[in-house]
Amino acid sequence: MRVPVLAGNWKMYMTPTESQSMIDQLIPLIEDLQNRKVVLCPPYTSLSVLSKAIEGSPIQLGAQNMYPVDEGAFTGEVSPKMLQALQCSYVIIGHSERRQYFGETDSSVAEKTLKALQYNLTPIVCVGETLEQREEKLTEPTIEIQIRKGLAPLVAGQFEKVIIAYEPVWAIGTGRTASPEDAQDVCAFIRTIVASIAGDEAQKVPILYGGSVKPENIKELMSQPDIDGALVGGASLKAESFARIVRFEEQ
Ligand SMILES: O=C(CO)COP(=O)(O)O
Repeated sequence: MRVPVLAGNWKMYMTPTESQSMIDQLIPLIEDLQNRKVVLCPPYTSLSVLSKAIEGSPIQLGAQNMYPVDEGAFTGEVSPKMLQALQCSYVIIGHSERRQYFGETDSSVAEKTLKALQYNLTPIVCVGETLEQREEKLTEPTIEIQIRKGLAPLVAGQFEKVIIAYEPVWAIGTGRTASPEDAQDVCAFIRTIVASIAGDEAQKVPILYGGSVKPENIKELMSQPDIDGALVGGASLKAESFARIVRFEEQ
């Protein structure tokens, strides 16, 4: 009932020319696939190139961040209206790198999530614990606070339009993946929290796992009942490895 979502977060990689070349290689490798949502989130500077390149393909476009105001004197920022005009249908909100390096908080996540929905952008709301929090057995309370505060302004009917990505900070870019069982446990916990806020809508919310996802581990992750997809960093930069992830192909 929940269609698998495979989203690539390109972070601060790929020039427009490199983006064009990657997408030209990727489309033929995945265009026959049914029953998948495939999303690419390039840097802002590649959105224009990709918005043309994905036309007629099954790939959808997302941004990595946005500023929650329609327009205005906010030097260096990009608004949801601008993303919408570039065919974006998704936007990553509150990635741990945004929280760590750019001061994003649960309240900025809440504001951005609400604004994204007003522009028909599907927010991919990121949550996850640090290594210290995990070692102190604070994974669940940390994530519960991130979700309750991040989704605080939403009302009935809006929750099912949100995607949540569980990205343990210690697993990002480190080659250390949470075991499928650990990832499942946290994703099931996330669904319980969402259900306590949003009732039955929680069953419709895709919950993705992110953190060192690669072709070698995607199949086992996807076999877990509460993992509905993946948010992929490094392995989404190469057409071949991302195509294998999208296809759940280990080899
Ligand atoms: O942060 C991530 C995706 O948003 C995960 O990055 P890696 O897949 O490179 O670990």
